[in-house]
Amino acid sequence: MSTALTDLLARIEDPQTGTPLASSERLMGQDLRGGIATIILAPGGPDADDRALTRTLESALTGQGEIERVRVIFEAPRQSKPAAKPASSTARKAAGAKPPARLIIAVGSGKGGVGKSTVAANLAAACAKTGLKTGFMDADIYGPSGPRLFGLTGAPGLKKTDVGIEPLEAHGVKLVSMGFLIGERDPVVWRGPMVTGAVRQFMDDVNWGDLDVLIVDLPPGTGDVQLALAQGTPLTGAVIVSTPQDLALDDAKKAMALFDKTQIPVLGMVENMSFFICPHCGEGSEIFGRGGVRAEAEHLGVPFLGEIPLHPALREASDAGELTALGEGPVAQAFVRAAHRMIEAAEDAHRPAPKIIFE
Ligand SMILES: Nc1ncnc2c1ncn2[C@@H]1O[C@H](COP(=O)(O)OP(=O)(O)OP(=O)(O)O)[C@@H](O)[C@H]1O
Repeated sequence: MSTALTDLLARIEDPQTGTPLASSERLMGQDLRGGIATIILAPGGPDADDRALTRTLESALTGQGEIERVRVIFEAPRQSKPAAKPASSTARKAAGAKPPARLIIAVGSGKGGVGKSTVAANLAAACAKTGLKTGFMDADIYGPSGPRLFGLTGAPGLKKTDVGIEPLEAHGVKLVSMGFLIGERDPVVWRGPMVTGAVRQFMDDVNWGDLDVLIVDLPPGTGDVQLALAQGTPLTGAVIVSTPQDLALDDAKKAMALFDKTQIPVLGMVENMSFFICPHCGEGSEIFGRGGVRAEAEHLGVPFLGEIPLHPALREASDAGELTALGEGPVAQAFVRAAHRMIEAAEDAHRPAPKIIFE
């Protein structure tokens, strides 16, 4: 979560309650990256002028610090009768719907900018490298980076055929992305149900073929959007990406609590930007305090999947649409090892618990 954005939202009043928006219950999510501030709000009720609030936010935030554009998303109004429960994996199976992959793994993070999408895409590439039929679903509405990471920026949008929406394919991975629908820097305002609807369509209507594993890149954070996505998807489990600093870890713990609440097994934690590898001498230095995520995973009793070093070549490759995991070297090996442990944990979670028979 961006502290700068939080500070700005603390200065804007929620017109309905008079409380600062930063601490208002209506604030469901916020994010600031690439000059775009995204604010997700619960709707203000029948008398609320949500358009006026959008305008207030746009004029108060645009031009502040690094903010170039403001996207305000209003969640769907709460329904008075209980909403139909999203289909769980079991319910879908009972209804005859085939999940798109044997293992469906969400990659989440407590806060943005920790390298979640980079890690998710490279875990997918590492799975493909080991021969698994792999898909990647970019469900990050705040900043869909799938097209860039897979070198598909500017690729034509998704096409629908008789057998469903056709995913694009790059580096041996089948891919769909919110970016193909909303564009990487597009300030389109999406309402909650449209977002969850698009994700369900990605799950149900894409001609994925027979995948072994589908990696789902979730939006960062722990708002209602994440909850809806997590609940509406037949997930095998979730992987949490964090950097080692305490602040990032605190948010990672919130993400874990969210998955716990929705009974989605946490398959493990990945420490990204664990230590710096000097591109000149190859020497490592532990600038962020390496090991924080490993210690936290041990403390919480979840598998530690591995540490990914901070390496300028990884950022350059990601910007150029190349996936480091497919190459050689220590960073590629770190991704392959983490993917291997992730798949092991997912297979364990997927296996039905043994029945205890009393004679
Ligand atoms: N281990 C790493 N070494 C060097 N650069 C990295 C590393 N991990 C991520 N980055 C860079 O950090 C930036 C943020 O990464 P990324 O977009 O994956 O973060 P994120 O948490 O997924 O944010 P978003 O939710 O916007 O996708 C990118 O420029 C990426 O190339």
